[in-house]
Amino acid sequence: MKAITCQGVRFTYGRSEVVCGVDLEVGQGELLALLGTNGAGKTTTLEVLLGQRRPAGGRVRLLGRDPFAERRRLAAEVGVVPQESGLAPDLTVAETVRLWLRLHRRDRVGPVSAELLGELDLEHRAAVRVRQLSGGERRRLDLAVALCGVPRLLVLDEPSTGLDPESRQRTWALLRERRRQGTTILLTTHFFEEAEALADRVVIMDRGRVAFTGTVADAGGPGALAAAFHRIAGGPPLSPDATEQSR
Ligand SMILES: Nc1ncnc2c1ncn2[C@@H]1O[C@H](COP(=O)(O)OP(=O)(O)OP(=O)(O)O)[C@@H](O)[C@H]1O
Repeated sequence: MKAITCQGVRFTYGRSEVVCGVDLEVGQGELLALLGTNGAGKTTTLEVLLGQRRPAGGRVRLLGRDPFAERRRLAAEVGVVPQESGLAPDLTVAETVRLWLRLHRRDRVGPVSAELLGELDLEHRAAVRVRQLSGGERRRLDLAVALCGVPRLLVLDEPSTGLDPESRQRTWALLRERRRQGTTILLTTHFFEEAEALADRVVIMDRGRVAFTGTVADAGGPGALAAAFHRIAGGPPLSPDATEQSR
């Protein structure tokens, strides 16, 4: 069973179709990076596959389940970093993590909270309120919250946006470690080097469609992803044959 399957998924805001027949598969334990220009449909695709939006067409399976019908059941197994952080501004960092651990019915809340804050380099900010955090610190707290439920699958919408280079490296190390332990990860990013550093496979979306699926090597190797992206997202979509061959 694949961790994620999307077949012919479509989504429409009003009359405008922004996800136009997307096919996407993420294998168990795989890390897939989803790239695309602003407005390509990445966030909407993630929202559909998380069951937050009902698709206008197509089929979605998350860990073998229909995410729209079984969203609550999947919540414990899927850790999510949304594009916009929605954490309570008046809770402290430590209170936020402990609250989410309790919501997931975790035991050893104190020690696990300390571990997570350590992993995300937030222990020195434990007593600070969310609204007083910097953008990068808030992003790291979003990731800590996504990890509160022992997820089999992580769905991360631009998880490293706002992080300084050192925090980005630490976050990459954390994601690599989680992947090594068997967690499946789907993330969106605008950073080519992030996709090159982390991803088993890359999907490039262009105007609501999948324009490329393949490994970094298929896209020309490390350092060549940016050029491939601009060729694909800047010009006409690749032919279906080219996409198929790169799978
Ligand atoms: N709530 C909404 N109502 C109407 N249109 C929307 C809404 N949310 C997104 N859109 C439109 O849907 C299209 C796809 O947006 P989406 O946020 O999925 O793209 P994206 O690839 O994630 O972009 P970005 O890289 O900027 O985050 C865009 O044209 C956007 O303007």
